Amino acid sequence: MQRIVPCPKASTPLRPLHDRDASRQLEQRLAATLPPHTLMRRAGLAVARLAMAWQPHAQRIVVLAGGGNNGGDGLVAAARLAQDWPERDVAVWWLGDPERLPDDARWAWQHARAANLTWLQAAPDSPPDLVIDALLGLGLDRPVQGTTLAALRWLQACPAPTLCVDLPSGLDPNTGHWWADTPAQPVAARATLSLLTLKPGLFTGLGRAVAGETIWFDDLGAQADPTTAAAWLVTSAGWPDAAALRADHASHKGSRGDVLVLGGALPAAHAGVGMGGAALLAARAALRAGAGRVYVALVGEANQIPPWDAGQPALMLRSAAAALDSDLPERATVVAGCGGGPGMATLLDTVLARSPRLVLDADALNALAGRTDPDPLAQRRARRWWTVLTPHPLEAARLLRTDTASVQRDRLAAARTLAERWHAVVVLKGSGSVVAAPGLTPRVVASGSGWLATAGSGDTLAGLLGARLSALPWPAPPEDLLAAVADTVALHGTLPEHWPHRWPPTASDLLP
Ligand SMILES: NC(=O)C1=CN([C@@H]2O[C@H](COP(=O)(O)OP(=O)(O)OC[C@H]3O[C@@H](n4cnc5c(N)ncnc54)[C@H](O)[C@@H]3O)[C@@H](O)[C@H]2O)[C@@H](O)CC1
Repeated sequence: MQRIVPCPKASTPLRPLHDRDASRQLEQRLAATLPPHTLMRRAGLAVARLAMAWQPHAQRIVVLAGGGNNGGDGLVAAARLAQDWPERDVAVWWLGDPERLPDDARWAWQHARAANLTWLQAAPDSPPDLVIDALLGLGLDRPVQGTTLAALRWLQACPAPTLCVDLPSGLDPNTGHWWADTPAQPVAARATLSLLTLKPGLFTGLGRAVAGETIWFDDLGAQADPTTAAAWLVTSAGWPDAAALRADHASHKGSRGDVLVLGGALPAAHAGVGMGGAALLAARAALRAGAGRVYVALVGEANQIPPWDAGQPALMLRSAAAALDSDLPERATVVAGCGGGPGMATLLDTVLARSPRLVLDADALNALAGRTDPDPLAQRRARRWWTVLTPHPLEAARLLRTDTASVQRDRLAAARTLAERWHAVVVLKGSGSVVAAPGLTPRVVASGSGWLATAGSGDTLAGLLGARLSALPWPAPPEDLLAAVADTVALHGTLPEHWPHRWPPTASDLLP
């Protein structure tokens, strides 16, 4: 059994994420090679052991079990707990119908009936010390209904720590969509033990919010085929390597890569609304991440441009017009959009046509979404130029001409579609950011927290991406570009880990 740590100290390899169909195929293949019920026996044992390791002092344990094989895992765990920890009071609230049980679940039910368990007909009168959630697992693909919904309502509101078997009940394994008409966020501490495979829905959409702080994984002895993975999970960021930068004695500022941040509409340029801070945040992040020279091109008249950034005087400020009148668009990695306002629409053509390394964020994405020509990025693809799009769900919805709910409903599919549609590497931001590139298996980033949901956080990410792209050897295979972008998103997700206070950080607090 392994613990999946979103931000480990040491570098960890990518992990494959398998969806419902791939997990079921693996289960069937493996079950055919083993004596009957072996997998369920292993699953129940793993659940019982983890329950006692996680909540060793729990005396009263309630196992909430559904009528499918997920419930079967719970029944085996209940019997095992009663057998191996006889001093505990183990009760089962089972919602199955003996007439309609799958084979494994029938065996588990008969096995559990022979054990020393209390059988509940309804929710317990008072909260136990521990709940084991085995109501719904891989089989859920439609809205939860009937008595199962009533039980799920109790589960979500129960103040007892809860160990979820395979998946939290109510969560879609493929997408992290929440299938129930009840709040997704549980009130109590949670852990989830994913069985056989790790599922994408645990790490994106509502997965992180519902599954709890700790996700455990037991492969039950299976070797999942990585070529059938729906996505790869990124749990560590190996960049930037400050020690390597320091040790490179022969380097100079020109060899570290240049970044041009284009955005930050000044109040006079944008009907009294100033967004200069967004560009400065992006630029400061790029500098801190190791870019040799960082230029900030603000959208406004030359005489309105502040002479310097007092917080980071190493930044070089100028007007957008002056920057575009130089060779910077060709020479530097361009990060366009951060606070650029509607003025980005007139600047977009220039960077699309001139900048081989380009990150489009915020208002640049809105400008792109507003284009009526069929394929504004076709030329870039033909030249194998790099384009990275960093939409949050609303910007993604504009680019896809749909609504935010549809994007969030299946974030992996939305990111994949965007990547194909725009011939770009796409970072669909949000809980469990998805990084997709045309023709490649997408990556889901495990790091991040609610502290990143603050103004300016996306600008910081855009700046980090600018620095990362400027440091990447050119040309690079598409796989390397995807990996570099995912690595940077993972790094951004780890920034809140270093914040020492109990009040939440601002985006500038989180600058690397
Ligand atoms: N068969 C085996 O040997 C193994 C099974 N495993 C477990 O089996 C699970 C999958 O089992 P199943 O395919 O039976 O699926 P589930 O047990 O997840 O769900 C099926 C049950 O839920 C009910 N249900 C489904 N959708 C519902 C809805 N919207 N509202 C109300 N009730 C609903 C169905 O009527 C059925 O009783 C995995 O998640 C895992 O926990 C794994 O442990 C691996 C081994």
